[in-house]
Amino acid sequence: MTERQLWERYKKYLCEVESVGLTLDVSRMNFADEFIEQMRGRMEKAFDTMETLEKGAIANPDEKRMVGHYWLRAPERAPETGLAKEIQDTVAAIRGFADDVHAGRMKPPKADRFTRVLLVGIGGSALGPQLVADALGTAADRMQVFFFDNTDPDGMDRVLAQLGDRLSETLTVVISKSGGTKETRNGMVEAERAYQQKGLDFGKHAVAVTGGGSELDRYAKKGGWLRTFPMWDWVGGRTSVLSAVGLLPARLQGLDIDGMLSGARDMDEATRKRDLLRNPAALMALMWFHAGNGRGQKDMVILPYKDRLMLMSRYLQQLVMESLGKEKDLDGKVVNQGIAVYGNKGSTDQHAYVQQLREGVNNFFVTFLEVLKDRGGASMQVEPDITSGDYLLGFFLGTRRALFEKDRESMTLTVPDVSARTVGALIALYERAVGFYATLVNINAYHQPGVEAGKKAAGVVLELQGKVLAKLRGDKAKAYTAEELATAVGAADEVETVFKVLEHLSANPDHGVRREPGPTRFDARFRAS
Ligand SMILES: O=P(O)(O)OC[C@H]1O[C@](O)(CO)[C@@H](O)[C@@H]1O
Repeated sequence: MTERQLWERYKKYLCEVESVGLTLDVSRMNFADEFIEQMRGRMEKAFDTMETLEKGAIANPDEKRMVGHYWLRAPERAPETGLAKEIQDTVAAIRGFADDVHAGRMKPPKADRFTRVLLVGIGGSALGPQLVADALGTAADRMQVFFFDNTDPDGMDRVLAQLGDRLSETLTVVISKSGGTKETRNGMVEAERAYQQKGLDFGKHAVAVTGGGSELDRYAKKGGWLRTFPMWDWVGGRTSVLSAVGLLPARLQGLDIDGMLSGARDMDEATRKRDLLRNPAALMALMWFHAGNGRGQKDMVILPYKDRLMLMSRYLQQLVMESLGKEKDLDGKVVNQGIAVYGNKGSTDQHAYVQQLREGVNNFFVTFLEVLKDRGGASMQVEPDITSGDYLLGFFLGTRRALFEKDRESMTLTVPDVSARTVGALIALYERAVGFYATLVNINAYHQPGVEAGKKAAGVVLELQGKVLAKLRGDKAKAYTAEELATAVGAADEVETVFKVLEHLSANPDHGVRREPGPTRFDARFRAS
């Protein structure tokens, strides 16, 4: 295709959402003109499914739950007036709470104000807040936000070191929908101890966002925490950023949560339209289908040409892969669906993996995210009449062309700026595209049965560790090899796990396990001291 023909195709397929100033350009995806028409029937079904979902159907059949993230930004659409009121009351409570914190009416016992937020959460209870904080944060924010998003001890130490003596001014927000996620529980317990070590009362610094009656909810009540905000079972973790999960930290940071909600709301309105060429969520879902033959055969590379959107790929990794990566379809047939998502940011990636994109295995399609506004205010000239932002555009267009020349497909989302409204709109756009695509390939986008297996297996490892420690401590005179110990605890077949547990135990001072080297790594002996 010549550049001139591409220009015509660009004009023909450019999809615009005027209310948020967003465009989606799919002209560099190699679909045939008939493709859209051929998919119309399937898309009609996707619209119907979405419509019943928005009306409150049990859209997550095996968990028997409604799926209501769209009501968060349009409470009047909730199927029950009680729900609409809960949504509105929660947003009002978030505003009121944040105002009290900012004004010092809600203050820590040993400092004048809360100036920092420590958010403890994982998966959907951290990725959305991280995206928003990074995309919209400035040096003038009311509060600075830090994260514990793992059970990595060193990771937590690094964050605590950054907080230092400011822990006395830190409000900890523990977020868990289920209220029982171990990584988050561990983060909370470690945070609590850090406060105690500084002579601070954790409960007077702590807020929870969780489901009513959850383990976390009960813990917060028992500890006399400042406040608990609700997390409803009809909001999935990966679509929770516009519930208290994302709105509370954003508002504490001083961000424009109304803008985020209104951007999402406007995008929802635009993506309810059944005109396939005017609906960016429908068009995007169709492009995903086209690129990977409805089988996820091509990976989704997310390339934002804006540092502030760098976390989009991590956020979308959960949204897309946890939603679409499914073994079985809705009829119980094994389909092993999914689309792999990765990315970082342009132009930086030009100097990393773009080499493979252009010349290596052609198993991907790129989504470029373009932001028209370079920065707040004017830019200096790095060369005569050329700014750094001009270069950024040049690199984006250059990479796009270089990929196209080599038959690598791409689409481009363009937004005027990175603002609360555009971030809200992008979130809503991808949420709906994922929902549409799920219907196109006949899967349940709203459950995650696969993650349970890993959680259960982790529990088994810790149980085995308990047995290993009991055995070692019961016979301190004896040093065991991993093989001997596995047999002694009645888990001969689990010898590799026992070996890994022993290597970890002996590498750390916590459990008093010592390692005595042997002729090979596998002959090493372990004893309790
Ligand atoms: O908010 P929770 O219940 O702690 O869950 C955190 C994350 O864990 C998952 O359930 C997966 O393990 C995600 O779906 C979720 O976002």
